[in-house]
Parts: sequence; C-alpha cells; structure tokens
Amino acid sequence: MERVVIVTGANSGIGLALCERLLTEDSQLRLCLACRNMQRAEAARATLLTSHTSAHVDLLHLDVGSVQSVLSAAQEVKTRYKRIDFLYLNAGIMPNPQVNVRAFFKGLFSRNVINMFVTAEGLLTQQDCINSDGLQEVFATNLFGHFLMIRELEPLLCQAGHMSRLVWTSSSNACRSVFSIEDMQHRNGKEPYSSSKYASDMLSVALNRHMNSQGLFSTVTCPGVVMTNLTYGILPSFFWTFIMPIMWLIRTFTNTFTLKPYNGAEALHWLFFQNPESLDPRAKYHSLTSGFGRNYTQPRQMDIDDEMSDVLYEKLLELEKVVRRKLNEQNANNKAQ
Ligand SMILES: NC(=O)C1=CN([C@@H]2O[C@H](COP(=O)(O)OP(=O)(O)OC[C@H]3O[C@@H](n4cnc5c(N)ncnc54)[C@H](OP(=O)(O)O)[C@@H]3O)[C@@H](O)[C@H]2O)C=CC1
Ligand SMILES: CC(C)CCC[C@@H](C)[C@H]1CC[C@H]2C3=C(CC[C@]12C)[C@@]1(C)CCC(=O)[C@@H](C)[C@@H]1CC3
Repeated sequence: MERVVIVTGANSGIGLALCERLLTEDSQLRLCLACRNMQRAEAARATLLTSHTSAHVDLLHLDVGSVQSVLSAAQEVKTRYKRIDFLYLNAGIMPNPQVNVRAFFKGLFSRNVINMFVTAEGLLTQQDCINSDGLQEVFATNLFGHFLMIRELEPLLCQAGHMSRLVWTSSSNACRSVFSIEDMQHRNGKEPYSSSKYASDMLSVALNRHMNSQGLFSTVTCPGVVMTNLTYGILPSFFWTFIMPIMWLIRTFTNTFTLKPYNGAEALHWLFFQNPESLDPRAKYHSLTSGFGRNYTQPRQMDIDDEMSDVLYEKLLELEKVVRRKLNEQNANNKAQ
C-alpha cells in the first residue's frame, strides 16, 4: 500500500526540499503539500513533477494559523485518505524579526560565541500580533494549529496494528528560559518564535507519553541555519550573500550552518527511514553539515521537564475546547443572521 505523507509549509525552503528528497527515495509515495497559498503550492507541485514525472502529489489548502482552516483541511484529509503514515509539522513563521546588533558584537568577543551562532540566544526579538481567532499569531501558527490538526486527524494517525509518525521542524533557538507555562502564547514577551519552538519540543515529549500506546510517535528536529524566506526576513538576501564566506568558515566550527534547504532537510529525511521505537523521544534530531559538506543527523538531548510538558498538553486541550466553543457560537450566530 502506498504511504501517505503530509508536509505543512511545503511550498518553499526546507519543506519543499524535503518533498524533493522523499520523492527521490520513493516514487510510490502519496505526497500531500499542505499550504496556505495555493498559487505557491501549485508552483511547488509543478517543480516536483518536473523531476518526478509520475509522482502522486496532492495539494491541500491549509492556513495552520487559522482554526477554521485547520478544521476544514482535516475534514478534507479524512475524505481523501484512509490513513496517514507521516505528518511533517514544518510550517513556521518569525514575523518582524529584529537583530540586537549590540548583543551580537558583545557575543562575538565572548566565550559564548559558538553558542550564539548556533542558537541566536538573546539576539533576536519579534513583534507578534493577535490573529482573528484571538490567539497570538506565532503560537497559533508554529504550535497550536499543528496541535489541532493532530487532534482532528487522530482517527487516521492512530490505527490498530500500524505506526504513524509526527515530525516537527523545531529549532535550536527553542529556549526553556524564554517559555513560561503561565503565558504559553507568549503574550508578554519579545521572543515568541523561541517560545513556540520550545513549546513544540515539550508537546512532542507529551504526545509520545500519551499516544505511543496507540501507535503514534512524535519526533523533533532542528534543520540548522538555512538560507530560506525565513532567514531572508531577518536580513536581506544580498547581506547573506555578502557574508557567505564567513558563514562557510563558521560551518567548520559548528556543523549547524547547513545553509542549503537540501542540507537542512537532512534529519527530516533521515527520520523517514527509522523505526520509531528505536528513536529517543527526549532527543532533538539535528541536521548537520561538516566543513567538507557531508550531511548527517545527530540526536541531542532536550532540556525538558516531564511535568511541565504534561501541563502544557492539558492547557492545549483546554484551549482547544475554548476555540471550538467560540467557533460553534460564531457559526450559530452567522446562521441566525
Ligand atoms: N531557516 C532556518 O534557518 C530555520 C528554519 N526553521 C524552521 O523550519 C521551518 C520551515 O521554515 P523555512 O523553510 O526556513 O522557511 P520558509 O519561509 O521558506 O518556509 C516556511 C513555510 O511555512 C509556510 N507557512 C507559514 N505560515 C503558514 C501558515 N499559517 N499556514 C500554512 N503554511 C504556512 C510558508 O508558506 P508561505 O510561502 O505561504 O509563507 C512556507 O511554505 C519553520 O518551522 C522554521 O521555523 C528552524 C530552524 C532554522
Ligand atoms: C552583523 C550582523 C548583525 C550579523 C547578524 C547575524 C545574525 C543575524 C545571525 C547569527 C546567528 C543566526 C541564527 C538565526 C538567524 C540569524 C542569526 C541570528 C536563526 C535564529 C534562524 C532561525 C532559527 O530557528 C535558528 C536555529 C537560527 C540560529 C542562528
């Protein structure tokens, strides 16, 4: 039976590179690109079909930052497929990023310099906003929409005698000290991206505890620093081109400067071939590229508290109830009018 693989945010960057790599390995896949912009999704599909002419590539309209869109998309998935083998939770945003140039130059001459280039800890802030569901946009896109999608697709992900997989594109920018369980949406902070990525790491740990017995396994990855639309939103592409020789040099010290989307997708691709029971649920699987350009995957332990990850899971379930209630009320009001 052909395997069904859904990738969110598949129309560009790491998501698109993953699709390309998966089709190269298995042309029998049923690959579904879940994207918010159908024009960009069509273009990505056309690119994939140019190199894989007989591939099965479906499109799904999904704005993962909108509750209504997630519910409609999940409904559509249930009519199309009987089972999901892999759900790659890759879509992500970092809106209005600001680089703290002072902290950067201070870090450059500190003992922490390598860590600064790997994690960007303390270097980046973002301006978040509230979306039409009343949720913080970064939290809604990077975490909650994906959570809701998983909940909706449980019947297709948890099937007797079969193992299904969730794979998160997290980040080494995920930081425990930035996340607060009392403010899981990060309404009061300036690092919503880092907070949302740490939350996805915790959610993955909690999902494994709650869902492994039903055949659902979750894994977290970090693609490294990759030149994509996300990084071009931090600094313009000409700047990155200008500092490229320095980035190649940094690669010889850290291996986390994977730079190309193909390299950044390494861990996502590697996980596709692993037995989920042999993976460490508390590890983040990093895509790495050596100074000589060799790609490989390496697990690194995450700094996660089991108790806090369970509290987060419960809080997400509570929020799910609230947003569903709100949506039902809205729909009832619309009908009454
Ligand atoms: N680049 C890097 O250095 C790193 C990236 N990551 C993570 O990798 C993932 C992929 O990002 P990357 O490839 O770099 O950047 P891109 O911006 O190229 O890719 C992000 C993808 O997510 C999609 N997306 C964004 N918001 C939504 C939404 N609301 N609904 C559906 N799709 C959405 C984008 O669609 P659209 O084209 O319509 O905007 C795009 O396809 C992200 O989760 C990011 O946080 C992690 C660490 C480092
Ligand atoms: C002269 C300039 C002020 C130089 C600034 C360099 C920074 C913009 C980069 C240094 C480390 C980079 C980095 C990321 C973005 C760009 C830097 C801050 C990420 C945060 C991109 C997205 C991620 O998820 C992380 C894994 C990256 C970590 C390193």
